[in-house]
Amino acid sequence: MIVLSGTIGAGKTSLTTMLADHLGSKALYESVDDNPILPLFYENPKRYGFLLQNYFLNKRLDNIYDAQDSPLNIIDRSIYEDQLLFQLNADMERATQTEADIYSDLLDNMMEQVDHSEHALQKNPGLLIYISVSFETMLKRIQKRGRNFEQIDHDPALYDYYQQLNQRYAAWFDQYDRSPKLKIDGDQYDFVEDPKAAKAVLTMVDEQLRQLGLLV
Ligand SMILES: Nc1ncnc2c1ncn2[C@@H]1O[C@H](COP(=O)(O)OP(=O)(O)OP(=O)(O)O)[C@@H](O)[C@H]1O
Repeated sequence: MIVLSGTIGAGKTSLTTMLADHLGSKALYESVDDNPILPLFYENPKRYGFLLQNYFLNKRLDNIYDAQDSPLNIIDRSIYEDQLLFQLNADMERATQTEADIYSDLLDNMMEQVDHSEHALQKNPGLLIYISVSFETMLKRIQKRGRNFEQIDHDPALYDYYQQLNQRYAAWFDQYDRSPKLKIDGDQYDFVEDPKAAKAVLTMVDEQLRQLGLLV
């Protein structure tokens, strides 16, 4: 499987759709509109953060199971980023460190279960694609998409949260070593609006997949 990663509004969902169309594989999404906890979390992170992480953990494991039947299936967000998001919440006192530690232990345990389960499911992706965007681009995209609960106008404290999140992503990607990885500059390649940029990105991914022997 191929997994996408990147901050809020980076374009993971769009690139997942484009890649699945291009490769003729299955796209697995984490639907935001059907998530009953997300608006509650934005309203009251302290109360709902831990519940939200458990909800995501469950969904992301489902996606990993569903993606097993082809190495070219694509998941629109990696399971590993949740830890980064939750630790940020703990550091900003939007969750407790105990909650973040319990979550990390649970994640490790569950990933081990996946690894050692009867059919030895593949837990790590064949390729992780990271879309990097500047803080300015991130803010513009969040605004353009217009999900009410994500707007800074709705909650000014989100500015700081988003800024720290954007900074942490770069460091997270640098230390990520569970699979081969590819970084796409989402500021340079606006693959949603610009067909030439979209083509360039697909070519980059194809090349990487060929090098990895995932595409012939
Ligand atoms: N582990 C998490 N902890 C807290 N919030 C999360 C977590 N994972 C996702 N979210 C929230 O869920 C929403 C959707 O996030 P996600 O980045 O997966 O999709 P997206 O914003 O649509 O990204 P893209 O535009 O790249 O497709 C965002 O509001 C994000 O803050």
